[in-house]
Amino acid sequence: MASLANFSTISSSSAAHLSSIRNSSSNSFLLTKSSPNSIKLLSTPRQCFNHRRLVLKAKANSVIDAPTTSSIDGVSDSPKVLLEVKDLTAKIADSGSQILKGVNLVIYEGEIHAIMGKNGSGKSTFSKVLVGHPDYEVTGGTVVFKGENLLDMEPEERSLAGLFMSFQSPVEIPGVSNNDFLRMAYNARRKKLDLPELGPLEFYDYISRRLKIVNMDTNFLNRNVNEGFSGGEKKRNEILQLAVLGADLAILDEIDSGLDVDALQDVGEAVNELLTPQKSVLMVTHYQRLLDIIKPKFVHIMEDGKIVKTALMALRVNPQWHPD
Ligand SMILES: Nc1ncnc2c1ncn2[C@@H]1O[C@H](COP(=O)(O)OP(=O)(O)OP(=O)(O)O)[C@@H](O)[C@H]1O
Repeated sequence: MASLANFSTISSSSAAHLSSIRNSSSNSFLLTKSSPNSIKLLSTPRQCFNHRRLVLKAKANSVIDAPTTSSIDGVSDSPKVLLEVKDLTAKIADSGSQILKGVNLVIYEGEIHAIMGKNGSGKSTFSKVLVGHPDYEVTGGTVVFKGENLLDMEPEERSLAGLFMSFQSPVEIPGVSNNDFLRMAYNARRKKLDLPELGPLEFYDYISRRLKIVNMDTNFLNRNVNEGFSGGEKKRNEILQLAVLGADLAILDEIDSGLDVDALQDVGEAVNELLTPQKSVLMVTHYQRLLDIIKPKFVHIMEDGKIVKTALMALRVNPQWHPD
């Protein structure tokens, strides 16, 4: 795992951005503006109190004040909360073993967040609980996605609502071609949006553009989903699914694992290309190298089923362009 030292110097154009992070009494660390373009993460409260420059306190567990979504005339440019997780606890359905022990996280539209942490700290479990994986049972807390109670929704409903997850170990689906699988999934989404389904030719035109984004050969469309794919090809295929289906929140669980340098660059750039100012990403990773390509606004550290620290990273302006 990348240590917190990696985050000790983080850049920001203005300290004003930090003011959206509420003060806290526990599990906190301090951010201080040490030069016009850099912000330092100080290791101990004492260091921070001794520091004479501007000091802003950030709360671990990442509780951020909700912005006002409407102004007096009813029109507002304020970012909207996309996902709000409060005190989420969950156990493994079979064994009853408690894995998530009170996760708090708020993601606004257009934000990129990363979760890091030691093996077994609960990162993948958190991701899978968000998409409704049946291996886990939620035992407490709330999750609101786009203003709706996510925990009340079936996994398919979560997907149709705009949640996407790329799995650490993508599954193979023997006997189902990638093309058929993606067209079925894409048309299900169009149906939900009251849009006409795409026929095979129209879909081929649509997916061809997505293949280019991910830098994948058209041959992969005729192969069965992930069957015989190399580790890197499976990861690219996950991002192809994201490119085809679209998502308001893409949860990317270790998309960098098993990728060589070129594939990592392709996958990272593909994710960046798919971003719009409203779309958000929550990525789980162990490596700084992914964060150098997909630049998160916040990095959270998970320990024993909780987010225990949050660091504000360089602010990112999402690209305006989208292949649609
Ligand atoms: N379906 C399951 N059955 C049994 N144990 C599980 C299951 N899912 C998670 N666990 C256990 O829960 C703990 C957290 O696992 P999780 O995969 O969430 O960790 P992680 O932080 O993603 O780890 P890594 O960095 O190694 O991917 C681990 O001890 C793991 O063995």
